[in-house]
Amino acid sequence: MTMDNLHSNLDPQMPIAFIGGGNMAKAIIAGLIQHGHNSKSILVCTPSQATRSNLVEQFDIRVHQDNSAAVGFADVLLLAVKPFVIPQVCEEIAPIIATRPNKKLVISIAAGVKHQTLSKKLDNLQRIICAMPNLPSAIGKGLTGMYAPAHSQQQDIDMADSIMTAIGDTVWVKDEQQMSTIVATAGSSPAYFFLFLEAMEKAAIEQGLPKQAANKAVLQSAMGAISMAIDSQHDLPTLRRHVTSPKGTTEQAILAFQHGELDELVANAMHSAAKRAKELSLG
Ligand SMILES: NC(=O)C1=CN([C@@H]2O[C@H](COP(=O)(O)OP(=O)(O)OC[C@H]3O[C@@H](n4cnc5c(N)ncnc54)[C@H](O)[C@@H]3O)[C@@H](O)[C@H]2O)C=CC1
Ligand SMILES: O=C(O)[C@@H]1CCC=N1
Repeated sequence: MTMDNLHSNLDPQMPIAFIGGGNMAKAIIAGLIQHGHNSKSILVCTPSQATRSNLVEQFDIRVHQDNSAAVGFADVLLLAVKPFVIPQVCEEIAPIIATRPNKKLVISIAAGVKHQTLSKKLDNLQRIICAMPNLPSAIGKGLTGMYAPAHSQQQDIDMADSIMTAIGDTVWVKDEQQMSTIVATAGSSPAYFFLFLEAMEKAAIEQGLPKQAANKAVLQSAMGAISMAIDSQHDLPTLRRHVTSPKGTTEQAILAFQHGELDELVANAMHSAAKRAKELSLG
């Protein structure tokens, strides 16, 4: 689905409850509100008083310290805690969900935590969708990998898709195994790009550019390259060749990257992220 489908099925007054109010919950909430969702229809449950105050100040949403309040507030629950906190959260909410299991849809964004694990911890709840968003969701430019098992109801798939398309684009995978590759390719990858940009900014400063100029040159060039890659009919290697004049400057930089085995380094990094997602899924 694409940004054109924004909120296609989402009633802006529909209650949505988040359990966990950290970076990713904030990103999704920012996206939802930016796209017209009523802030008072959003509840975040988190034990941290500081986080709750910050969320009220930033978004004027509802907050609660007790996770069980989420189940009473909304039929759509978004689990946005760290993977290791999931068992505790499930223990808290499972008995309340069990009183009305057909009413509740749980969407989990916890990296690596499998559908089956969640279902088991939520007293065999079937209405669960696994989603793997990324941080640019905060500005409506996220990419969320989504998985629902074959028995899922279409209305749940549509609901989860509507929430996530409010903050960017979605990609559905049929095989849950592929979610670990989604983590490596989209969930974690904004950090790779930031790291690369940091390295470029640092090198430009070392070569003598003032920090502000270095930052602007790096970010604007990255934005230009990404926009071109999205809009162009050419594939990525062709675009790269358009920049790389024979015996020119770019060629020297590309050779240095190749000498440093960039492809292998990237593949190793992504393999490590996917492996970690699989390890988390065993918990
Ligand atoms: N940060 C990112 O770019 C992405 C994160 N994720 C996933 O999103 C989830 C959340 O990650 P972040 O937002 O980065 O973490 P975070 O550490 O920023 O936020 C976690 C939140 O959970 C709250 N919390 C801790 N214990 C709790 C409990 N017992 N009950 C309720 N709330 C509790 C904390 O107060 C905090 O608000 C993780 O499972 C992560 O794998 C997924 C995609 C991207
Ligand atoms: O680093 C993490 O574990 C989370 C999941 C994807 C992005 N951040």
